[in-house]
Amino acid sequence: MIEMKGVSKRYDNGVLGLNNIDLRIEQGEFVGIIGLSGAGKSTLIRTINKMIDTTAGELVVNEVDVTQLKGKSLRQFRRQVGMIFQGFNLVTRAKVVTNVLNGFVPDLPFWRVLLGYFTKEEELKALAALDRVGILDKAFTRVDQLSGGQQQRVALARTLAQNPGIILADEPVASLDPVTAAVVMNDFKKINQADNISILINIHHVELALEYCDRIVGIRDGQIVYDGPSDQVTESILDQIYKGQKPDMVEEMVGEV
Ligand SMILES: Nc1ncnc2c1ncn2[C@@H]1O[C@H](COP(=O)(O)OP(=O)(O)OP(=O)(O)O)[C@@H](O)[C@H]1O
Repeated sequence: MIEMKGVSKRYDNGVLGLNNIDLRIEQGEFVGIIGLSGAGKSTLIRTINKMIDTTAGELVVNEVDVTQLKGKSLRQFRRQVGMIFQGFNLVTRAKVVTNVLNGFVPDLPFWRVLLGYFTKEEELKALAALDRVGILDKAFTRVDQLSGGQQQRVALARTLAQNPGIILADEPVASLDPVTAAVVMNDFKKINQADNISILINIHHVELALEYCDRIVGIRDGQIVYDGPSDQVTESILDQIYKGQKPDMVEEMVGEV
């Protein structure tokens, strides 16, 4: 469970990225975080694994007080929380399976990193994760020979191989075409349902969020202005979240492709 009580983040330049957030997410929820650019979506997601420090409030994840974590305990905590970024963060000149195996590196002794030595068990875990996301046949292909959607699946496989309880995804489909974006969202959905992994996704494209996520958290100026089921999000709620500006819709993207 993720629980925030009165969480705020004030950046060093004085900007209030998060303003008194109360949020509780149970294990296995699939949550889409939406809002205008600069609303605080990335800040929210990045406080959960302490990539960004909060400046006020309580943040407890699986009974761990995240605000107090540092050093070894922070590294241990982060193993339970997978993070996926828009740019995939892959070594594009390396093979797919090597990228998935790289996910194990933070836990390995230095000599194994140096030799690139992985156990049979780790290799099997990596291959099983690639199988889960449907790209086992690409295991020995170089990442730079894959499409954007396939690369995002490699990133997902790398995270899955770590057996996380939570996946935080920061704009994972922003650089993908609409069809591929839907496929990747569907991957997240399947994994959420099959493994009961909590998934929090920052997403610009409202239609995708409404279609695939079960719960929507709408952020405006660092505050939550909607928190509820995706099928109860109305036009007027969207107006409130987006200050009456039109959010990114998939049709617009289709028009651009
Ligand atoms: N490192 C930083 N230093 C100072 N201000 C920051 C920093 N990072 C973000 N901010 C500010 O905090 C606010 C929230 O930013 P955040 O990146 O969380 O928004 P976002 O909703 O994720 O936006 P986008 O959709 O454009 O990624 C913005 O006003 C932003 O300018």
